[in-house]
This record gives sequence, structure tokens and C-alpha cells, in this order.
Amino acid sequence: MEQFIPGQRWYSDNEPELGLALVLSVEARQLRLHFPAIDEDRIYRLQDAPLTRFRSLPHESVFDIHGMKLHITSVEDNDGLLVYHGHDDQGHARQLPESELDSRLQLSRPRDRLLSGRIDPARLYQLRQTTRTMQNELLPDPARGLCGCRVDLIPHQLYIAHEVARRATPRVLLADEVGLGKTIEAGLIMHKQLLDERISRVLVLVPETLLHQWLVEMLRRFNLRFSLLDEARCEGLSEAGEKPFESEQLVLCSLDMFMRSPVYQQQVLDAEWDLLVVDEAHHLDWRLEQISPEYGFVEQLAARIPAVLLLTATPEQLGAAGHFARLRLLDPDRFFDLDEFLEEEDLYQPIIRAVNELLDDQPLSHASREAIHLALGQHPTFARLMSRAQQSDHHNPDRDKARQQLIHLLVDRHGTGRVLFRNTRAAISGFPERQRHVTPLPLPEAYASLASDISEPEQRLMPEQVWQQQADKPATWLTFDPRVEQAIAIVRQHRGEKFLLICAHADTAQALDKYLRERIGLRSTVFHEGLSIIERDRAAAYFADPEQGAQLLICSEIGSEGRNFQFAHHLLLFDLPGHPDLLEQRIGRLDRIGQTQVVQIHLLVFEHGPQQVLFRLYDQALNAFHRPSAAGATVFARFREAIDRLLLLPGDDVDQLSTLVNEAAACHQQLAQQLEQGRDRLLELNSYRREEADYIHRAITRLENDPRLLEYLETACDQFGVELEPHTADSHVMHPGTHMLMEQFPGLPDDGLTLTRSRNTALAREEWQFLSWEHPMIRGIMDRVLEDRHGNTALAVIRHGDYPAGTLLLECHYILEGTAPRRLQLPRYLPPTPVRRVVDPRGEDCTARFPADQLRLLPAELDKTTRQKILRARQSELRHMLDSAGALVEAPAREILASAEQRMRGLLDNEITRLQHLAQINPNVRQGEITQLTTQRDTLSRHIRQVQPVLDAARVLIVG
Ligand SMILES: Nc1ncnc2c1ncn2[C@@H]1O[C@H](COP(=O)(O)OP(=O)(O)OP(=O)(O)O)[C@@H](O)[C@H]1O
Repeated sequence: MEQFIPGQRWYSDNEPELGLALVLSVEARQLRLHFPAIDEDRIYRLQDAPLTRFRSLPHESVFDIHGMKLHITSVEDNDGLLVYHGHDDQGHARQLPESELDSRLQLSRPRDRLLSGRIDPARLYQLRQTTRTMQNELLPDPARGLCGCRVDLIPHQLYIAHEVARRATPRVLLADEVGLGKTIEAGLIMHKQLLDERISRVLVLVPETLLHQWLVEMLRRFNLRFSLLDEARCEGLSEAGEKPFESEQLVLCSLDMFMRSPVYQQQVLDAEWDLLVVDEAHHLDWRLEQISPEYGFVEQLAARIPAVLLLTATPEQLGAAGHFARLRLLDPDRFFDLDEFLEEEDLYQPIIRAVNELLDDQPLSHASREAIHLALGQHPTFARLMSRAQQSDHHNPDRDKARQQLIHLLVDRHGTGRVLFRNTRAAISGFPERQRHVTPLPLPEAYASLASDISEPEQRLMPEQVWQQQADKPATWLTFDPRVEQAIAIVRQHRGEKFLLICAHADTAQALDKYLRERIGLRSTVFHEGLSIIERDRAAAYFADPEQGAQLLICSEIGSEGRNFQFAHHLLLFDLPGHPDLLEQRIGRLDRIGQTQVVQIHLLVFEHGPQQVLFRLYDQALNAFHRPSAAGATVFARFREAIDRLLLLPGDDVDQLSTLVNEAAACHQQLAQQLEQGRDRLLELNSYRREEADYIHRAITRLENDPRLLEYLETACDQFGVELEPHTADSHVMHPGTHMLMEQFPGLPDDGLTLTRSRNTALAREEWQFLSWEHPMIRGIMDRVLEDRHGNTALAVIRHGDYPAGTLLLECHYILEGTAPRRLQLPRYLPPTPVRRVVDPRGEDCTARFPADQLRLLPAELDKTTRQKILRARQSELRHMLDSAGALVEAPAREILASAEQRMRGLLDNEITRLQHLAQINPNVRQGEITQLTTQRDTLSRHIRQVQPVLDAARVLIVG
């Protein structure tokens, strides 16, 4: 019998409606209680007072007398008086002595509710059980965080997302070739880390032109609602007395905004973030002699924010120094010296040769064997792998397996492998072809005569601009420049087909647009840096509209970055840019995931002059119109002087040009070969591992095809009064019902919504919701069901031959759930795990006789009064069964916890050993990562051992 102590809270078994009582005094035979809810004192006999002690447990919530809700994390027993510790709704740490609990009865625990005769409807009880089961299955599922995104399941993206999002604080450079889905990869990583509660505050920095596209992409594909903070919004928030960057969790800003405002820079630096994402990171210019303000600012952010994703399609634009500089943002301790970085890259050559021999199924040369020993050490496991990999029988699957394992081990040890992911079209199949169509055009005399006045090669690429400035007339070049007529002719030839025209300068774009619209009546629109963001988005949307939209979009160079125009198949290049990476960016607007046809590239090239120089270099030396040229940037860097000289030549020097093109072509071929055999091959292997991608793919498909999802939604809708009706073969419509039981059903608008379970349909019908276990609506329902007490008691009549009618049995569902700081990821190893026990009146375990799915429930529904009568009459039996079930669950709970701890240790020890090995050979492994993992493992062990089974739901079974 529990001792009564003044200050404790109890409630009356017979009259729970009186609320929580406070023990005032305890004498020899009686005790005095005060019931604040009715402001009455009552006296009970100490010996048989029908009272139950009120106790709440970790994970539950209680209210104090001022209405503050406390989410309990631990309960302290201070000489018989309880103090609840936890946090309030704002996340502030609080403690609450039981004497200050709100007196309106907070009977939420199943034990209290059963003993006071409170029973929930059977369907609600069932919904709770299913929710628990699903929660237990979904939390550790490898597809978690990836299956609910409205994206095609593209293997290299799945691999990267899975690999990166698992890291505690990933700091990586996503550098897939243009248009292969870096934004999508970043979205997948964020989505998974947010769902796993590894992160909650995210700052995304993008060029101004891409703000809206990011905003929309994050919402429609990932259900991530970012807040776009521009100057106007920040000003508004500041005026309202708020700190702009602390008002929202997911924030999207343009980097340019911070470049204009040191005040905002400071404010964003002062706010706390978990993850920083920087798109188009090649703009962060860094040279030994000078650091750009953009780089300086991002460097400060990256030093404070634990996780960082940098996105760029052209990591080596601006040369190796630029590449090094971006890696330096991710890990300044590791990448601190440019020369050393360059030397180190060369040291990987022997490993690369070894990997090539393994890949090409060749015998391992002596040098390769040496390199492997040097890289992996003399550990017996590696020695065994080596000997299996060298077996002469080519058909032996063991040999293949050993070779694959060695490749993985070696790739792991590759210099930048852990921080850099780069996939190329060459390594990933399924991309459309490119076809180029070139129309040589005479160079107008007016342009030829300008040549001697221009000293900058870049200017010579835009003669129309120089002409306009010199002639000081508005765009007269339109009348004599043959590219204009030719562009019109090409567009007209393909009536009804969309064209993206890109030129270097905003003024050129504007003049062309005006001319084509007013004089020719073409449905065109324009996109350039002089327009506001809204105007640019409007232009892009007008172009995208398949029926009423523009046939032609004219863009300045800014249109060639990041934008999605793959619904068009024709690209018209009014001029050629001075760098191969820019050319690739231009082509990448159309040649990207989602392009369904051959990409037609139309080139308007003068037969003479600098455009001809570039054309021949791109076409004949780099073959850049047909496929991305990985070595293009290096070739241009090597021949920069010669190229600039030719670009500035007033006339043509055909011989010099041919020599340059030939030399550049030879150099390109050689570099491409080296890349193919060398560093790129390793990087490629590291950026995409098929088996892992397949494994994730299978896991996602399994969840997607789980029929329980729709059943679950149907039951929830039924329970909460929401209408759900079939719509098409794979979709449903949902509406709030007339008797909806919730004020608001999570995520359901007043006018309803349509949802589909089919990924393909969801991709085609963006206005529909994509239903998955991760959809905010399903997550919202699960939270609502588990919150507080929904369905945690029930009563049913059953048939069972072994027990006489009238026997009372009790089915108890316990939950093993730990509390630990989120960053430790405890649920990954110990998801809330249900344990079920059924006890008979003697307190014996009879679970085996009553498997959950075989309980023969009788339809007899007892009314509320009868249920309460039964429960009150047999309270002592119930108490006994509750206590017995509590004792019975201890042994299985210990087993589950021990195996969770073992699993956790196994996984983390593996990871620690791998990292320790890597750290000896690959300095890219941050020592901090290893220490963090070791501490994490030990702290997790402590948390797991402290877990106690908590009764989550109980059902009284009456044998009928
Ligand atoms: N898994 C996917 N499912 C559906 N669409 C995708 C997927 N991956 C990429 N896309 C689409 O392909 C296009 C290119 O993707 P994304 O913008 O992420 O590429 P990127 O590598 O960031 O491009 P860039 O180099 O131009 O910045 C986008 O329209 C995107 O929506």
C-alpha cells in the first residue's frame, strides 16, 4: 500500500469527476484531502480509502495551475513527493512539483482511466495499435525520409541522399553535372534529416533568379514550406519587433541580399542554424590573392553552422584553386594548403590504376598489389580479400565479390571521396541525345570595323553591344545583324514548338524581344537581370504554359543558370559564351532530367571573327555541343593566352586558329582519357553505388505498395468524421464531414483535396497530393492519435472455450521508448517498441492463447453505464491484473533493450572502425566525426538501459 504524504495528488476511484485532490494531512486512522476543483475538503478512512495516486510518466504531458503544458522528460521522487521535469511548448526547460498540478483531473494514463471506468470506442483503440505498429516499423526503415518525396526514383540521387543524410552533420559538395538533380538531392537530404529530427533550422542561399523556383520545388516535391525572406519581408518583421531570421525555421534567401546589407549579414550570423545550403556555389570566388565578399560571408556562416551542402555543377570552374576553396569551406582543417592539395591528388594514381585493373577484370600487377597493401594495411581480412580477388577462375562469384569489396575499400580511401559527389551523364544512362545545327552567317561590315577599337576579348563576343554604345542609337543593329533574321526563320520553321534563346547581354535580350514582338508578332517574352524577381518568374511561367504561353523565351546569361526549361526541345544560341562551363550551363537548361526528346541546339555563328574562334574550339576541340566536356575548363585554362589573342585579332588568322584547335583537341583528348581512367573514375564510383541505390529503391517500393496505408487513412477518416471517397483508379477525394470530430483535421483544407497513392500519377498531377506514410497529413494523424489518450482503453466481449463466461482478462500494450536528445537518434536503434501481454484473473500470462490477430471479438457493444458498473465492481481484480502484467513485461523488455543496445553498438562500432581505418589513410575523415560517434554510442547505451516499459493501452476482455 502506497504511503500518503501531504502535498501528494490522488483521485477518487468512485468519483473521478471531482478532479485531483491534494493530501492535506495524514493522521493515525484517517486522512484529509482538499479537492480544489470543487473547493471542498473530504475525510477518508486510511485503511480502505478508494483513492488512486496520480502519477504521470515521461513522454506524457500535464498542465500546471496556470495552464502551462509540460512535456515530461523525467520524474523525480523527492521523499514521496513527485517533481516533473521537462519542457513547455516553447521548448524551455521547466519543472513542476505535483502540488502545482492543475486540479481538473488529468486522467490520461490507461491504468487510471480503466480503474475509473473510462473506455474508448473499439475502433479508436485499434487505430492506436496500428499507429504504434507502423511507428515501430517506419522509424528504422531505410526508406524513411525518402519515400514521401514527389520525385522519380533516380538511383544516383537516392544513393547520395541516403549516404549523406545518414551523417550526423554532413558537410559535402554536391557537384553532379548540370541538370542531374542537385537541387533534388539537397531536398531529399533535408527532408530525411528533418523527419529524423536531426535538423530543424535550415538556411538556403541561392542566386536571386532561382528563389522562386526553389520555393516551389521544395513545396511541391518535398512538402517543405520555406519562407522566402527578401528585404521587404525582413524590414516588415524588424518593424514588428521580430528578429527576421529567427522568426522561421526553413528560410530561403538570396545571397545577393546579404551582399547589399551588412546588418542582415550580422543578423543571419547571429541566428542559430542546423544546416546551410548554398546553391550555385561556384559564385563564391576565391583566389590566393583575393577573397570575394560572397566567399568571406559564406565562410563565416560555414564556420558556425554544423552541416553544410554546397551545390555546383562546375566545381572546377575558375580552376583547381576555386575547387580547393569550396572544399576549404567544408573542412578548413583538412583543406588548408592549395599546393599540398594538388600534390596529393597526384598521389592517388597508383590506387586508381589498381581500381581500374579490378574493374576491368585484369590480373593485378605487382605495383597495384603494392598500392593496395599500402592503402589498406596488412589486416588479415584484407589479405583474404586480396587472395580471393586474384583467383584465376574468372567465373567464381567469390572472386567477383572480393574484387567489388576491394574497390569499395579503395574508393573509400580516395582523397575527396567523402566530401565530394559528382555524377556525370557518361556514368548514368537514359539522357537524350543532343543535335547541333549551325548556320554560318556573314560578319556584317559594321561589326568588322569595330574590331580594332576593342581591347577586351569578352566585349568582342557581343559586337551588337559595342555597336550600340558607339553608335549611340537604340538598337539599330537589329536591322543589319543577320542573326536576327536567321533566328526568326528558325523559329518559324518549327511552328508551335518552344524555343529558348540565350544571349550574353541583357540589353541584347531586351532589344530582341521588343523587335520580335512588335515587328514580327512572335509570342515571345524576356528574362534578364534588369527585371524584378516577380517579373522574371512571370516570364518563365508564361513560357512554360503549354497552351497559351510564349513560343520563345529570350534570356540573358542569367537565364542559363539553374532554371528548368526541359519542356522545350530547341535551344537557340544567339552568341557563344567565353567559357565552356557557361556553354554547358546554357545547354543544361534543356538537357536535364525530364527532357523527353533530342535536344536541338541551333547556332548562329559568324563565319569570321571571335565567335568563329569559339565555335571551332567548342565544336572541334571539345565536342561540347554533343556532350558535356569534363576537361573543357582545363583546356581553356591551358590555352587561355592563345585563345584571347585570337579573339582580339582584328582579322582572321585561319592557320593560327587551325593550329590552336588541333592542339586544344589533342590536349582535350589526352585529359579526357586521364579523367576517364583516373580521378573521375574513382569519384564516379564513390558518387553512385548501385547495390545501395537498389537497396533503397526496393525499400521505398515496399513501403509504397503497403496496402495498410490506405486502410489506415480510411479508418482515421471514419473515426474523425472525414469523408474519403474513391475518385479515379488510383486516387481519392477527401472532404471535412458534417460531423467532423476535430476542429481541424491535419492538413485538410475546408474545400477538401484529392490524393493519389501512385508516384507516377503524383508526378503528372501536381495539383494532387502524393499520399505516403510521410505525408504531413498522415504524420499529423499519427501524432494526434498517440498524443494524450486517444484510444488507450477499450472493452470487448470475446468467445473462448477455455474460460467460463464472465471471466475478466486484460490485454496490455506496453511501449519501450527512450528519451534522449534528438541528435543522438535513439529511435533509429530503439523505435518505440510495443510489447503485448494478456493476463488472466490469477495474473498468469495467457498471451499465447490470444494472438492479437485471432481474438474472436463478439459484436456485443455494452453501453457506457454497464461498462462502468462492471469495471467498478471488479476493480480489485483489474488492479491485480494490471500489476501482474507490469511484472510479466519486465523480462521481455530487458531482452528487447539488450538487443537494441547490441544492434546500436554493432552499427556504430562498425562505423567507428571504418572511420578509424579511413582516418589513417584518408585525411578527409574529420577526427571530430570519430569522437562524436564514440560519445554518441556510449551515451546511447546509457539512455537505452534507462528505458522502462510504459503501459500505453489496455483492453478489458470479458468472456461471453
Ligand atoms: N528525381 C527526380 N524526379 C523528378 N524530377 C526530377 C528529379 N530529379 C531532377 N528532376 C528535375 O530535373 C530538373 C533538374 O534538376 P535540378 O534542378 O535538381 O538539377 P541541378 O543539378 O540542380 O541543375 P543545375 O545544374 O542546372 O543547377 C529539375 O526540373 C528537376 O525538377
